[in-house]
Amino acid sequence: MIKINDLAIPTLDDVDFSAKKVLVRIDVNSPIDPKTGKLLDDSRLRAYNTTIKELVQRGNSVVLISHQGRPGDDDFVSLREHAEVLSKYLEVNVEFVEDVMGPYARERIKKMGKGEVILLDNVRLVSEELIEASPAQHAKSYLVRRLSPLFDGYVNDAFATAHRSQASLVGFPIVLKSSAGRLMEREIFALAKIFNPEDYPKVFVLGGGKVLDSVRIIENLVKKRMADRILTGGLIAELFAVAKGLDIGKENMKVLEKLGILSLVPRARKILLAGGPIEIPVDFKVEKDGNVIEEPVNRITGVIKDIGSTTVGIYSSFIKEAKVIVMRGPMGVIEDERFREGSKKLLEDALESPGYLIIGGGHMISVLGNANVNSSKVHVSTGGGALLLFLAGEKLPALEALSISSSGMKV
Ligand SMILES: Nc1ncnc2c1ncn2[C@@H]1O[C@H](COP(=O)(O)OP(=O)(O)O)[C@@H](O)[C@H]1O
Ligand SMILES: O=C(OP(=O)(O)O)[C@H](O)COP(=O)(O)O
Repeated sequence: MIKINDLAIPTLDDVDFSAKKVLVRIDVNSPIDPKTGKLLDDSRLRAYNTTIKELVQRGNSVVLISHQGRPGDDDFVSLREHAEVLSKYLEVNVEFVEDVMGPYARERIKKMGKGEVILLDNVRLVSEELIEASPAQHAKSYLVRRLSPLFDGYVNDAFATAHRSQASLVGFPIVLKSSAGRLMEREIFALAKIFNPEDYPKVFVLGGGKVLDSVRIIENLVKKRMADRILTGGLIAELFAVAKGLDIGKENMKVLEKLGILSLVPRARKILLAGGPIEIPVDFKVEKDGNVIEEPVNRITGVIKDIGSTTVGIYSSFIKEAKVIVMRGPMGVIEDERFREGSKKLLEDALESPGYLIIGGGHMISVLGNANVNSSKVHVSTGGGALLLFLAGEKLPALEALSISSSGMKV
C-alpha cells in the first residue's frame, strides 16, 4: 500500500491478480514526427516492462489502454507502431487491436488466453475520454460500461497522465478491483526520496508547449513558495515576455494568438505581480527567411524556435548553484535538430551539477536519450505536468480514484 497525504493506494502486492483478465492503463504518449507520423522517441514505452511482465508471469491476460496526442494535433496517431515497439522491449507479442470499445475489441478481449497481451487503439478516439469529470460521472461513461464487464481488475500505471480526470483513469477504479502498477509505485517512492521540500535553492526549468498546464503549475509553485527560481523556455517564455510588456514581434504574437495563449497573459501578469520568481530568456534563436539567427528579446524579427546562447549561459549558472533542479518541457522546437541545442546544453549542465535532478516530460526525456545518469541523484520521471503538480502537493485525480477504489467506497 502506498500512503501519501490522506490517500492509501493499493499496489500489485495488495490485490490478487493471478490468472485474471486485467485492464492496464499505461501512458505511451510520445513525441511524433509531424511529417511521417512515426515515433521520434520510445523511452516511455520501455517504462512498463516490469508491470506487464509481472502480470503475464502471474498468468493474467493483459489488455493495455493508452492515449497518444490530442485530436486535431499532428501527434494524434494510432497506436499500431507503439504495439510493435512494446513487443520488442517486452519480448512478448503485443497484439494491436484497431478498436477501443466496439464489437471487434470486445470479442477479442473475451477470447483472450492466459499470458496474452493486447494494446487497444488510442483511447482518445472516444470523445468521452476528453472530458474532465468526476470518477462517479466517468464510471457511467460508455467506455467504462462497455469494457469493465470483461475484466476482473484494473491497474493504473500511467503516472504521466495521473493529473487528468478522464474516463480511462478515474472511471474504472470505481467499478473494478484496482491497484497502481509498478511504475506508478516507483515514481512516487523515487520522488519522495529525491525531492525534499526543505532543500533550497530549488530551480525549475519549464519549457514546452502545454502553456495552460504550465501556468497552472507555476501558480501552484508560487502559491506554495516551492520554487526559488523558475527559468522559462519554449512557448511559456514567450507568454511571460509578453506579460512583462516586451515586444516579441508580430509573427510570434500571431503564433500565441492562434494557440490561444494570449488569453493567458492576465494570469501570467498576476503571477509576476505576486512575486513569482520568473526568469525569461534575454535572447532567442529564431528562424528568419530560412536562416537561423540569434536575437535579443527586445529586438525580435524572426520566429522564436529556441533560447539563445547568452540565456543558456545565464540559466546554466543558476542550475549549477541549485540544490534541486526540476526540468520539464524543452526550451525549443527540438523536433528540428537546429533548435535542440538550448535544451541539450541545459540538460548536460544539470547532469553535471551537484544538485539533485528530476527530469520529466516526454520531450525532455527524448533529449536525454541514452545518456548515463547517476540514479542516486537523478530521477528520470515519465511524468511532465503530473510530476510538477505532484511535487507542488496537488492531489492527482487518478491516484485519488485508486484510493477511493481501495476504500470500497462507491461514489
Ligand atoms: N518556441 C516554441 N515554439 C513552438 N513550439 C515550441 C517552442 N518551444 C517548444 N515547443 C514545442 O513544445 C513541444 C513539447 O512541449 P510539451 O508537450 O509541453 O513537453 P513534454 O512532452 O516534455 O511535457 C514540442 O513539440 C516543441 O516543438
Ligand atoms: O505527455 C503527457 O503529459 P506531459 O506533456 O505533461 O508529460 C501525458 O501523456 C498527458 O497528455 P495530455 O497533456 O495530452 O493530457
